[in-house]
This record gives sequence, structure tokens and C-alpha cells, in this order.
Amino acid sequence: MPTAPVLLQLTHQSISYGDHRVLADISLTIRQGEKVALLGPSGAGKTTLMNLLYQQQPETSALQPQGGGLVDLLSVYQNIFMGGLDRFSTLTALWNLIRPLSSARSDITAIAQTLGLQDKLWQSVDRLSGGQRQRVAIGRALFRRQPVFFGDEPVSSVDPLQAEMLLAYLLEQHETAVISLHNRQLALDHFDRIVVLREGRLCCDCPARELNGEQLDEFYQQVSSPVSGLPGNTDDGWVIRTS
Ligand SMILES: Nc1ncnc2c1ncn2[C@@H]1O[C@H](COP(=O)(O)OP(=O)(O)OP(=O)(O)O)[C@@H](O)[C@H]1O
Repeated sequence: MPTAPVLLQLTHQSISYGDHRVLADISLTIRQGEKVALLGPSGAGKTTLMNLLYQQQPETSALQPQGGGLVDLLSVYQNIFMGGLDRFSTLTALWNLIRPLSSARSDITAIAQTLGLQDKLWQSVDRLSGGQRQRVAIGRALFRRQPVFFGDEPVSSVDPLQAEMLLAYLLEQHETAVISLHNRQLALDHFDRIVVLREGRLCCDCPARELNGEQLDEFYQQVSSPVSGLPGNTDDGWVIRTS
């Protein structure tokens, strides 16, 4: 089978805030079509890494930042519409604020229905629950209609059943995805590849089928990698690193 083209690539990349090193010597290649889960303890550098990757393909990507990045005083409809702003002229977008465009309206209504938000379409998002707000942010990413999805804990505020369904839907709707999660089982069940960061370093980059929950749990506890016994190189060209 031919190897898919490289979509995103970092080579020995480091990032510091002042004298605080946040990412250290990261080399990472993501190919078209890959579904990559990004794991690691809080503060490990996942958001920083995701932003770095997103900056390589902003025009063809939808980014769902941590917290959603919604505009509180606008409605669910308007927030979802913002995902597609690039496709409309400024005048059309402004007009849409006053009177929703019929074409966008039918698309956004369909997205809201898929996300169980049809009853909230005209409500301002500051009156929604955390899980509902997160679904609006997913709707905005879906309306962006791009092949690549970056999600920073995109389903952390919804209940476990919804999290499974929404994650599966997001992965189905995007050709390539990089998603940070704290739920290790979701990562194992839904992704091809799992990348784990610890203290700004890559400590695991491995096909999901070669990992289990206990190994992933240990990344949150131990200094050394629990998969150090696994082969260093796989047929897919992924390298397992130990911290
Ligand atoms: N703008 C900033 N200025 C200074 N330090 C920052 C900034 N953004 C992040 N950091 C620091 O960089 C480190 C990595 O942060 P990052 O948000 O990338 O981690 P994370 O793995 O996504 O964490 P979490 O799982 O809690 O969201 C943290 O120590 C954080 O305090």
C-alpha cells in the first residue's frame, strides 16, 4: 500500500516561555488520513504542541480549542456559523447576524440536530451548560468543513456515552485528526495512533493496537516509559521514544 503524504511535520522543535522549556526536541510526522490521540499529564505541553501543528495547516483545518472559544452573547446558530466565515463575504456575514441566510440556516439546523441542539439554536451560548457549549464548539468545527481536525479535549464536558458518539462522529467527518484527551480508553478505542507527552517530551508514539490501558496509565505515574520493551521502530515508521 502506498504511504500517505506527510501533512504535518516537526523536526527537533523546542518551545519555551521565558526560561520555562515547554516542549523539548519534538520530532513528529503526521500523514494524511491518520487519527492521532495526544495524551499526557496536565501541563505536559499538549495544547502547545497542538497549536504548533495547527499553525502548519490553518487553511485546511478546523481547530476546537480548549474551552471552546465561543462568543457568549451570540446564539448557538451564530457561533456555529462562525466556523464557515471564510466562505462568506463580510457583507453577507454581517447580514447573517441580522437575518440568517437560508442556505447556511439549513446546514446549521442539520448540524444542531445531529448534536442534539435543535431546541437551543436561537439561545445565546452563555445560557448553556458546559456540555452543551462543547457541542456548539463541535458544531462550529463541523461547519468549517475542512479535512483536518484539531481538538483540545473536545469532549471532556459531555457524558461518557455522548463523548463516545461525538468523538466517533468527529473522526468520521474529518480525514485527518489530532485530538488531545485525558480519557485513555477513548484513545485506545477510537484512534490509530497514540502520542504521549511528558514534561514537554515525546515519551510514546505508537500504534494504538500495541498499547493497553495499564501501559497508558503508567505514563501518568512513572518517569520511564512502560513500553520501553516494545520495538523501537514499527513497520509504519513510527518510533517509540522513552523519556
Ligand atoms: N502563554 C503561556 N505563558 C507561559 N507559560 C505557558 C503559556 N501557555 C502554557 N504555558 C505553560 O506551558 C506548559 C504546557 O502547557 P499546555 O497548555 O501546553 O499543557 P497541556 O498538556 O495542554 O495541559 P492540560 O492537559 O492541563 O490542558 C504548562 O506548564 C503551562 O503552564
